[in-house]
Amino acid sequence: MNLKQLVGEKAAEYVTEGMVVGLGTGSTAYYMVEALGKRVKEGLTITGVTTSTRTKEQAEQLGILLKTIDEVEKVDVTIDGADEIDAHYQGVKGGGGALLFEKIVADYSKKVIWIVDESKMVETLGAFPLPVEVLPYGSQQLMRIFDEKGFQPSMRKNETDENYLTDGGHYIIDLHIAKIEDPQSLALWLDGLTGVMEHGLFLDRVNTIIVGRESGLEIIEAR
Ligand SMILES: O=C[C@H](O)[C@H](O)[C@H](O)COP(=O)(O)O
Repeated sequence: MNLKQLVGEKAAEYVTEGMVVGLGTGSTAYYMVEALGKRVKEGLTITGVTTSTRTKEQAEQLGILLKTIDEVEKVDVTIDGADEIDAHYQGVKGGGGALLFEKIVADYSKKVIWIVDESKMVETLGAFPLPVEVLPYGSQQLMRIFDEKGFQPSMRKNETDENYLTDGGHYIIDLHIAKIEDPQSLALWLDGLTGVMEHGLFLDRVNTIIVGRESGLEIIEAR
């Protein structure tokens, strides 16, 4: 079995009857949504809150009852993938472009679970380009600011080489920083830039990490 499927199916076991479940985005979260869909067909009743159009379409096809984040009071548990997780369990997300909605849903969740294969576990963040979601208006000015900082920014493109558009109607600038020594300071700096809608640094946000290793599953209680 592939490791993404292994962790996706394991994470679905954390969901119990009646829960409101945040449904993440990406190739790992895909398997978790499939596993939940199977349990729903077998009689489990849950309410899903999706983090992207992609996941919404998948969940709808599986017959999972959905509500928006504004229609629920709280989310019991959110299960999502990650692009990198460091030794302090800080993460980078947004490789699939869903970071803004993912962070909003995570913020209103009682518990957050990340599901990853072992390749995502790193000592220091940065090898994976850091996604920054920006308003199109003024985005070239932000490109300049990032460039001056030495962050080697690249505007994310879609298959037809136009600027990639997020579900929120924004662009994504990927920063190539190589080693993010101080994620907290970087996050604060990005938070302070006008036109930055959100960034992919997810700090102090995960409770449980399920890592799929060739040697088996590792479950980390991060906080
Ligand atoms: O925007 C996408 C999300 O943050 C994903 O959770 C992240 O990119 C990991 O995706 P995958 O499981 O496909 O590696």
